Amino acid sequence: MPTNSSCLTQHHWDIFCTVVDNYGDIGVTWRLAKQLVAEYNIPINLWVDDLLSFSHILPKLDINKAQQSFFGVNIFQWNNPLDIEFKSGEVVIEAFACELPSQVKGQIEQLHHHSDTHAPTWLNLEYLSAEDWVDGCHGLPSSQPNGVTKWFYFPGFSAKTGGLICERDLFNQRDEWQADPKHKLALFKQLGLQGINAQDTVISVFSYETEALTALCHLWQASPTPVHALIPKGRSLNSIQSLLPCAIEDLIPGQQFIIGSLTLHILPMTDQNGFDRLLWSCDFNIVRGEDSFLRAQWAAKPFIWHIYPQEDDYHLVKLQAFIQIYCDNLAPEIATTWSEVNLAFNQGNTNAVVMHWQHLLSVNLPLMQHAIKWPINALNDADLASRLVQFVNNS
Ligand SMILES: Cc1cn([C@H]2C[C@H](O)[C@@H](COP(=O)(O)OP(=O)(O)O[C@H]3O[C@@H](C)[C@H](O)[C@@H](O)[C@H]3O)O2)c(=O)[nH]c1=O
Repeated sequence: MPTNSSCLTQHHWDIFCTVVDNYGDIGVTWRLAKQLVAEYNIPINLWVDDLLSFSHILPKLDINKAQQSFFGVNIFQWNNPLDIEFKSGEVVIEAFACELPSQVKGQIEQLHHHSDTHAPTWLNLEYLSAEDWVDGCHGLPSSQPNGVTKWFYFPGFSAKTGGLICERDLFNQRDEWQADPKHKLALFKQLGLQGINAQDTVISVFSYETEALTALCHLWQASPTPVHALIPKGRSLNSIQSLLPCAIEDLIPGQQFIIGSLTLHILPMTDQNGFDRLLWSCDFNIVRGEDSFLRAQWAAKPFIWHIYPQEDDYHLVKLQAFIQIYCDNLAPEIATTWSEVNLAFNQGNTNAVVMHWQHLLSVNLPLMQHAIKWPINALNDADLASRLVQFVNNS
């Protein structure tokens, strides 16, 4: 059995991630792992069950390697049962209620019963939600059948929650980038995108399937000024197949299709830093899930959030909760327009999305100003990693 080289440290943290679907589970855990290493100097072992999905957002990852390291994070292929020796450190995080391997649970139990001082803190990192109940559930202990306490760590927007993932220097880097339009034009060139002028409207699209996107593309086709939609290979393309001259599988990043005023650009997927730069460079971002949703907020640009669909339309409750806090101090006309666009997009309501998008254009300036102010309000003084480190120190 290969050994986990970082097992020699006692203060490392282990993060376990099961990729359910898409890139959100690995996107969040990978981002947190990088930040804990870079800003807190904590040795991190990230255990991931699906390296192929991971490689889409970390193209340098070797999917055949059992162990490798990037940005100082030790990445392990998580097979069940574990085929790499596990030695716990200071913290074990199970992301999004994934089931820890029995060896790991066994070791946590043994350490708790035999040497309380060296027993790791066991946390479940939950999904992000702006709903009120999160305040009351964040940080609750839960006694497990093995007698060990597991803590529930809820990210969130209020001071009572676990906070939002945001790197310490991110806003400075963003501001430097956005201060000079040469940066965005250089990025577009580097991505192989052609024909984008500095004053054209550029929209990034990273959504799930929805007829609302098809309707918006038809609207952009007839725009009086050029519109560029930048779409990575993935699920959004299923909604615009009718606009493409070939099958989605045959599309190649860098290809572009001109349809009236609209140019559709097919993008490669990049690493997370590249994705941030893309969001910083566009006039408007359509994002989804959990992590790109936050990154669009940190980009300080207007956005539509295509929320991950849940049973019984529960995602619409979560969407409303976010709309309420995002629009809290927006003028009513702007708040209504922005929320209606988001609702229509999520409900696949083609007429409504087109109508409200047109209103959105008329409130673009105040919406832009709000997007610039919002990140500081949303962070509520402390980001997730700093609250998490504090939480562990206090637990
Ligand atoms: C397009 C693109 C994305 N990314 C990253 C950004 C994010 O970290 C990640 C995308 O994650 P999300 O935005 O959260 O969307 P997602 O739809 O991929 O993930 C979803 O997965 C489900 C299982 C969860 O239940 C959802 O809540 C959600 O997290 O991909 C890149 O790094 N490069 C790229 O080029």
